[in-house]
Amino acid sequence: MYALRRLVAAGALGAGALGCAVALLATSGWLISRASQQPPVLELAVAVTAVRAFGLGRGVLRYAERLVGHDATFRVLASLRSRVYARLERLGPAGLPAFRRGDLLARFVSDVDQIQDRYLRVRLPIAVAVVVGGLSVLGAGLLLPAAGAALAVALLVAGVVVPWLTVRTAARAERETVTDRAAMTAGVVELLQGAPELIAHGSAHGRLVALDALDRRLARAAARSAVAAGVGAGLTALATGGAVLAALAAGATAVDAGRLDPVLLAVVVLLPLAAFEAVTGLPAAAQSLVRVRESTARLNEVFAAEPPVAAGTGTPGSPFPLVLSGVSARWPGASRPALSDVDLRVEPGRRIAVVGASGAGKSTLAAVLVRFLDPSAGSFTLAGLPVDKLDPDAVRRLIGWCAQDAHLFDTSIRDNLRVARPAADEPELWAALAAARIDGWVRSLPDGLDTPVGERGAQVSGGQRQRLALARVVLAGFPVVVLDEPTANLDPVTADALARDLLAATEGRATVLITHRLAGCEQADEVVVLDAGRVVQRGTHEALLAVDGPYRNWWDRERRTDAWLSATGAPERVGD
Ligand SMILES: Nc1ncnc2c1ncn2[C@@H]1O[C@H](COP(=O)(O)OP(=O)(O)OP(=O)(O)O)[C@@H](O)[C@H]1O
Repeated sequence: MYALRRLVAAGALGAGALGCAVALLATSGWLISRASQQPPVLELAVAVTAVRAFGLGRGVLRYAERLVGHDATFRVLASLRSRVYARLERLGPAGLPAFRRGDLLARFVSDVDQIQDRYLRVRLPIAVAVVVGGLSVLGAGLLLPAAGAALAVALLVAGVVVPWLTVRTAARAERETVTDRAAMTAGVVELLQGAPELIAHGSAHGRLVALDALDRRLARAAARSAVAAGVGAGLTALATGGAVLAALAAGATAVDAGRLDPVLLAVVVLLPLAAFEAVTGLPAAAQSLVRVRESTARLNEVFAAEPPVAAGTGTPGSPFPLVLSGVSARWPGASRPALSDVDLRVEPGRRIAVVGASGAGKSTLAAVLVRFLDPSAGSFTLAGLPVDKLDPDAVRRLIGWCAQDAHLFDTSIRDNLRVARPAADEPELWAALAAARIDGWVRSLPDGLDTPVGERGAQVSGGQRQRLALARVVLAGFPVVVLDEPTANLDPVTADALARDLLAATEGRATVLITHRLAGCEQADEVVVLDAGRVVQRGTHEALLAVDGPYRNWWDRERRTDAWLSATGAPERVGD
């Protein structure tokens, strides 16, 4: 509402600025003509003052219009960007694969930016053109009806017919520009992210050639748009000339016939010149409108995408007991569920290990627990409340998640830890690092907590990255912690050391440790074995080892592999 009021004010200021320009030219015309008759100077004084006032008013009002119009537009953009971000947050991560990463970036940045044209280049110029054009026609018509009619026709041609023609010619090019630009961003982001693999496989050249072709198509579309804009500008200039000539002819005839004071002839002729300033921007406005529509449609696709989790408003005080009962879950677009009929009960301090081969559904279970994905069947309750009635963010404040490939931000260790708790003080940071058993390493660094970790943690090892992520989870103090394969991609020695420390660090909290390595499961209160999305075994480590089944077979195999690895002296080998 506030922004709307400001936009209306900007429109009024713009109309005032242009009105001053029209009045300036008309008054100057009258002044020059009248002065040539050498009347007493006093008779010209009012016109001289008016010329000064209109000259100053034009500049001041134009400045105010830009200020108010941009302020209102940027407020609209800021709120739109927040809404897009909030929507993306609700879609992520399960709903985001429907869009390419770079394409999302283009929607979030360029498409939102494009919307500013809707106000600054489309709505405001049209409103100003209607007001100032209308008043100019009225003024010219009052002086000489024929000149008013000629001006009206010429303004309609320049303000309606020419923009329509421009859009007809350039609409395809404008639409292509928006979609190709988004494709370009997506391609460049993908190229940069996958650069090491592409270069190693010698495939970078092909990608570059494809991007080059896209770039040339973009340049061709831009050229077609520019041609249409140029033709539009030319036609507008032609209409201006036509209006001036028509006003001159009608004015001269009227002066001859004694129907028009000769002094006013200059006003009648000069008025169209100034009035056309109101419509010169309209062909460009029409072109912008096509781009704005295309960007609006792309943003609407984001708003229309179905969020993968239901959002209620409830905020539970405690997650306990956390109960999954007969839960199945299916990823968007997948033909079959990744999780079927799973039961789980998490009580305070209870530690559960979920194990299974690759693709068994372990990460899907983690996604359900942290509400990235809703169950397609069964029930999931926290303290007896169904989660779909709860605010997903409130649930995530109770259930923490440490991902398989934890993300570290390109900043210092301190700032990475404070993502979990911005107000954490120094002793709390060190306590979290000590719990994750990485305090010694951080102390040994010359810059300690201020050491940068690099983009995506590129300047630290995989094990150090996982430990820093663990420290972050510890610092956040979640009552329930889901550790999703924190030892994946680590060699067995590092993985086992981390697995032991993980459960020690989260002592006292309810912990769900998802892992494909069984070392460390001895410390769990319950081990759940998943296979093809179903629970095939559950019990304590000792109870499961005591029976012939997948868990014992797996345990034996893992011990044999570890023995072979240490016998062959290959402790650095990446875990299975
Ligand atoms: N984001 C996703 N979108 C669509 N399908 C997915 C997604 N994540 C997992 N799946 C599918 O769900 C099934 C279970 O995968 P999940 O990642 O849960 O297994 P996992 O046991 O964690 O495997 P891994 O140990 O390899 O991580 C697989 O068939 C997989 O293709």
